[in-house]
This record gives sequence, structure tokens and C-alpha cells, in this order.
Amino acid sequence: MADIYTGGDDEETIRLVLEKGLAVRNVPKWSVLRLALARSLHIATPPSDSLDRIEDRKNGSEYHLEQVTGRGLGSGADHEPRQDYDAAIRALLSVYHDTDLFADTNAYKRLLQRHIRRGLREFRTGWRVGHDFHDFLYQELFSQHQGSLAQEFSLTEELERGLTEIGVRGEIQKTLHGPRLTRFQLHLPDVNDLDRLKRGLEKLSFSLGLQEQGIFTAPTRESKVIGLDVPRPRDTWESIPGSRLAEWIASYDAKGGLPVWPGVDVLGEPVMLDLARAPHLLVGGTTGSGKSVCLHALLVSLLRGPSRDRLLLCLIDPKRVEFEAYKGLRGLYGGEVFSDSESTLCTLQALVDEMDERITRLAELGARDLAEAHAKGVEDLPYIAVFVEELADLLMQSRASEEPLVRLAQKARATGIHLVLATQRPDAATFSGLLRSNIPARIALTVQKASESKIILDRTGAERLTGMGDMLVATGQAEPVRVHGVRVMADDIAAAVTVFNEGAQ
Ligand SMILES: Nc1ncnc2c1ncn2[C@@H]1O[C@H](COP(=O)(O)OP(=O)(O)OP(=O)(O)O)[C@@H](O)[C@H]1O
Repeated sequence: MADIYTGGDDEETIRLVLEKGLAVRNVPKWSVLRLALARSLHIATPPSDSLDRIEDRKNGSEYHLEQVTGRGLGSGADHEPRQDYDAAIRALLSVYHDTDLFADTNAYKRLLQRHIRRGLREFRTGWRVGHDFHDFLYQELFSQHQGSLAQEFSLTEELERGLTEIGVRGEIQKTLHGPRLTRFQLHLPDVNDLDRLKRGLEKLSFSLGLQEQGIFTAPTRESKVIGLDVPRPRDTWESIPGSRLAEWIASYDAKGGLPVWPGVDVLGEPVMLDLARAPHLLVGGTTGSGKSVCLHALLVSLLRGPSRDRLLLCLIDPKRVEFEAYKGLRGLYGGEVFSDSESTLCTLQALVDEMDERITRLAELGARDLAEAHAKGVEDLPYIAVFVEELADLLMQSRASEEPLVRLAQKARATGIHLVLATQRPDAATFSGLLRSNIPARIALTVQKASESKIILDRTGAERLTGMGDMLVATGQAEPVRVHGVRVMADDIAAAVTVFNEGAQ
């Protein structure tokens, strides 16, 4: 009898990882199972027992402990290297689950299977074919490492040398560490040094070997002191786990509205924006920049947020992959995730009708907006947050969808209907003038060209971000804020959906 079972979706993930991710031949499938186990053990909370249910057994497979943990291997062979890690893995899981799994082999196998299936699910939801799998795994497994003192020291020295090279005389007064960047507070005795510094930023990045990632300046309150945000090597980055969202929401006291937390600022403080005030948002970034993870952070914020009992989500996903995890949500507008162009167009038109009805209703109530209607005790008008996963695909499939989108962007603000439009192709055809002028809030993840940054933010800069959820968040007129995104994973989404559904019962 086999020890570990997988489903059809697990097997498909294993196949993709081997063929497209690791790009290797003749490597056994169970080596991916081992990677999946390592991935799952990096998550602090135990895998859920719902992972015991295997939907598609027919296309699944079976594995033995000999393959996965090497049980029994090498024990008798004289000169072969020992490859039996079973006791080590059993010990690891015993500590993780705080139970003696040496005394209960069935429980051991069950937990091992849960971990492996959770790890595979993380690969499925976190990694996309076409993205670098090694990079993905590296980030997943090693991103929590802190920078050493020696690294910090050498970065300071290199920066001082680079500043001299571009002719800037400055003194580093303070060094502050954020999750990915180090902020150097630089005192410039001569104001002309500021011009030299700004002109020389590209050379300075080059001198520090930062390639396309840039050094950004940040104003400070002190006279003649400027902040220089310098990216650190990737293995010193601190990832921002999805569990932080629940903490931030719990300590948020204001009632109502649609607060969302895309991530933390350069120094690690949470950054919030209220979608109800935004009132519509564009999220742009090249493929692999972290757009989908960012959308999940916004969605999880809403599902756990203060208006969760008055919220409908309208999810439109022409790619059909990103919003799978929300299919069981009770608060889905229209009861489904929309993907084909016909039903999407109908839905957008229905939203325009809903908006018009709400405008009349608000006028009758004497309320200026939905928040005022709620304050007057109106119960039957929930907020509706409309998420479009890929605006460019939607418009390519159905140009007619633009008209209802523009009408919503122009007039839906007061009625509590808010748009979040995401695209990996921020160009003038996708984000047309009419949408641009009515979608004031923007999030730019890393883009390839400065011109794309200008389309999203009306300024350059996003082409010099560090990728993987690094973003510039602009609301209204204020300067964009640099934000490192929350790393939301499948478990965070599943937990938020459960919290929401329990409240909706
Ligand atoms: N906030 C984050 N912290 C750490 N890593 C991240 C973060 N956001 C994204 N990543 C990494 O970047 C990868 C790509 O993210 P994501 O799938 O969201 O990109 P995308 O822009 O939606 O790509 P595509 O447009 O191809 O779907 C993730 O698998 C993850 O490894």
C-alpha cells in the first residue's frame, strides 16, 4: 500500500515544475514532493485537514516513504551514501506539530501528505509558468534572512565611495533598515550637492552594482538632510507575511469605509488606503511584478475589513486562474467569477443600472453618499468592489466593456461601487484618456519602461523598483509612497474567505 497520495491538480503541478520550472529530464517526481514539503514547513500555521480530501483521485498518483523520505534506503549498503532522511523528517514534523509522530506512523503519513499537498498548492498559486522557478523558490525559502553587520558596513562604505565618485560631499548621519532597503540619512553641507546628487543617482546605482534597480531619494524633516533609499541584496529581504493583514485590520479603529493594506512603507510601517475614498484604483506592472499578489492583499483586506458585513465583490478574470480561490465566497456579485466577455459585459451593464438606481435612491434618502445612507440606517445597499484581473485582455476580448467601465468610473463613487483595474500592459490603448481622468488612485509595480511608469503614475520611477511586490502607491495629488507588498498566499486567502463566509451565515 502506498503512503502518500496526490490528486490530479497536484500531479499537473509536479509536471509543470519539472518541465517548465526546473527544466530537467529524468528527475523523479518525488523530488518535487520534497521541495513542496520544504515550502510548507516555512508556513507557521499547520496545514488544514481539508487537504486530506483529494478531489481528483483518478488523475492522482501514489508514493512510498522510500521515495519521499528515503525510508530504508542506504541502511544496508556499505559504500553508498546514506539517503534515509525519514527519522529526521519525522522529528521535524513532531516538533512542528508538537506531537510524537514516532509513536503514530499513520498520523505521520497523514501530516506529511498534508504538508506536501499544501506545498504543491503554494507552487500552483504562487508560481506562474514563464516566471523563474529558482528565483521563486529562493524567495519563498530564504527571504526571512536578516542582513549581517558586515554587509551593512560594506554597503555604507560603498555608498560613501560612490558619492565621492559623483562629486557629492555628504556625511551619513543615520542608517535605518527597512524590509528591503536601507535608508541612509545624508547631510549635505552645500545645497548645490543636492543637484549633483539627483543628477548622479543613476551613476551611483551603477557604482553600487544595482543594475536596473534604482536608488530613490526621500525628503526628511531635518534641514539639509536627504534620505537615500538603497536596495539591499535579495537574501537580506524580509518578506511581509499575509498574516500581518489580520493584525493591521484588528488595530484599525475607524468604522466603515473600505480600508485596504497593500503592504508596508520603506521602514516597515503599514500603508493603508481607503478604496471608498480612492474611489477607483489602477494596478499596473509587468508580468511577474506581483500584481496578482497585490490584488489578493486588497481582497483579503476587504474580506476581513470593517465593512465585510456590507460588501459584495464583483470579480472579473479573463485569464480564469487568479480568482479561483474566491469561487466559494458568499458575497460574490452575480454568484460567480466572470471570465467570458459576454457575461462580463452583461455584468458591467447591470452594475451601471445598479449605479443609476442607487443615485435615485440616495437622492430620495437625502444622502450624499453610501456612507451617509448607512449612517441613516439603510441596510440593503452593500459596497460593491469590482476587480478586473487583466484590463487589457478584457478590452481585447470586448472593446464594448470600456463604456460601462468609464461610466462607473465617472459616476459610481458616491454609490459605493468602486473599481480596481489591473493590467500588465499599461499603454494608452488599455488605459485610455477617459479611464485615466476618472481613476485617480494608482499602484505601479515594477514596469519595463519609464513610459509605462508615466502611463500609470504620470511620472517615471516604477521602472527602477526591485520587483516582487515592490510598488509606488499614488492617491490623488500627494507624492507616491514606496510600498513593499504583503506576500499573500493561498492559506491567507482561504482563511479570509472562511472568516467572511462565517460572518455571512
Ligand atoms: N509581496 C511580495 N513579496 C515577495 N514576493 C512576491 C510578492 N509579490 C509577488 N512576489 C513574487 O513574485 C511572483 C509573481 O507574483 P504575481 O503572480 O503576483 O505576479 P503578476 O504580476 O501577477 O504576474 P502575471 O501578470 O504573470 O500573472 C510570486 O510568485 C512571488 O514569488
